[in-house]
Amino acid sequence: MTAPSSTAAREVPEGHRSGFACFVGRPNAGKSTLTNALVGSKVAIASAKPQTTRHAIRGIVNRPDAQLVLIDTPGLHRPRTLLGERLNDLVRATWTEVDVVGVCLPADQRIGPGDTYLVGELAKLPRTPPLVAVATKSDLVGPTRMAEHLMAIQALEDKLGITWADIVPVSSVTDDQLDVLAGALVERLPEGPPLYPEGVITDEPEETLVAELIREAVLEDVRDELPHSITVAIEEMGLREGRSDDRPLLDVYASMIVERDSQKGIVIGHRGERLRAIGEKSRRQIEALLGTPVYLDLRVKVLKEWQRNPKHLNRLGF
Ligand SMILES: Nc1nc2c(ncn2[C@@H]2O[C@H](COP(=O)(O)OP(=O)(O)OP(=O)(O)O)[C@@H](O)[C@H]2O)c(=O)[nH]1
Repeated sequence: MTAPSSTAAREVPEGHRSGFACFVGRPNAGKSTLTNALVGSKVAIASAKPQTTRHAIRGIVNRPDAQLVLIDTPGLHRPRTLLGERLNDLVRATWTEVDVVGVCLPADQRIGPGDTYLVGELAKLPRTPPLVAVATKSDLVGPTRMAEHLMAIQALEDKLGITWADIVPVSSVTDDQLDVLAGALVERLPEGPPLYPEGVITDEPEETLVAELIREAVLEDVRDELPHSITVAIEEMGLREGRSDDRPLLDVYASMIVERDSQKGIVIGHRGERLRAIGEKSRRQIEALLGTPVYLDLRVKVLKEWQRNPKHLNRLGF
C-alpha cells in the first residue's frame, strides 16, 4: 500500500500536538457555527489513514504546530426512557474518549438549568476531560453583560465541583478570539504527529465523499493498470429502516465504473479477491468517516467510453 498523501513524508515539528475535541451545549448554543468557523466552513475528509476514532469527524483544524480533530456527539437529554438512557451512555463514553471538551454557553442567554445539568453530567464522569468554557456569540452582547456572563461561568466551578481549564469568549460571526480558543483547545492535546493527512478537505456532500473514498481505495490498488478510466457512482445510500437509534446501519450501494470489459476483470481480480479487498477497505474508511457501521454493496460496471459520452457523464455528475 502506498503512503497516504503527505503525512509520512512531512516533517513533524517538535512539540507537535494532535487529538480530539468535541463541543457540547444546549440547542442553539452555537456549536455547529463554531465548528465551521474554526475549520473554515469545511468538512474534512480523512482517508487512507488508520482511524483512531469511531466517531463522526466534523472537521479538522490543521496548524503547523497541531492537528485538532473535532468530532460530533449527539446531545445529552434528560432521560425518560431506557433508550434515552442508553443514548446518554454513548454520549458519556464519547466525552471520556476526547482530549478536551468545549462547553458552549451563549453570552446572550443566562446560564440555565439545561447548562448546569450538562456541566453537572460532565463533572460526574469517572474521568472528566479538561473542560474549556466557551462564551459563544460575544458579538451579541456588550462588555457589561459579557463580564456578568463570565462571572456566572466562573461560579459554576464551585457550584458543580469542576475546574475550567480556560474560559474563552468567542464570536463565530466576527471571528473574534477564534484563534485564542483554538490555542486553548490545542494546549490540552497530547504531543504527537497528525492523525490524518492534511490534504483532503472538502465541503462536498456525504455521497461525494463516500464515492471519493471508494475511488481512492480502488486507485491505490490499480493505479498503474488503469490510471484514469475509473469512476464511482453512489446508486443509493441511506440508513437502514427498522434499526434502533443506538444500532444504526448505513446501506451504501455503489458502482465502480470502468470503460472496458478487460478493466472490469482487473478490478475484480483473481476469484474476486481484489474487489473484496477494495470493498473491505472502503467500508472501513466510510465507517470511520461517518461514524456509523456500514453495509457496502460494491459492484463493477462497464460503461463503454464513459469519459467521452455526454449522457454517461451527466449521469455520473460531471
Ligand atoms: N450573532 C451570532 N450568532 C451566532 C453565533 N454562533 C452561532 N450563531 C447563531 O446561533 C444559532 C444557533 O447556532 P448553531 O451553530 O446552529 O447552534 P448549535 O449549538 O449547533 O445548535 P443545535 O444544532 O440545535 O445543537 C444560529 O442561528 C447561528 O447563526 C455567533 O458567534 N454570533
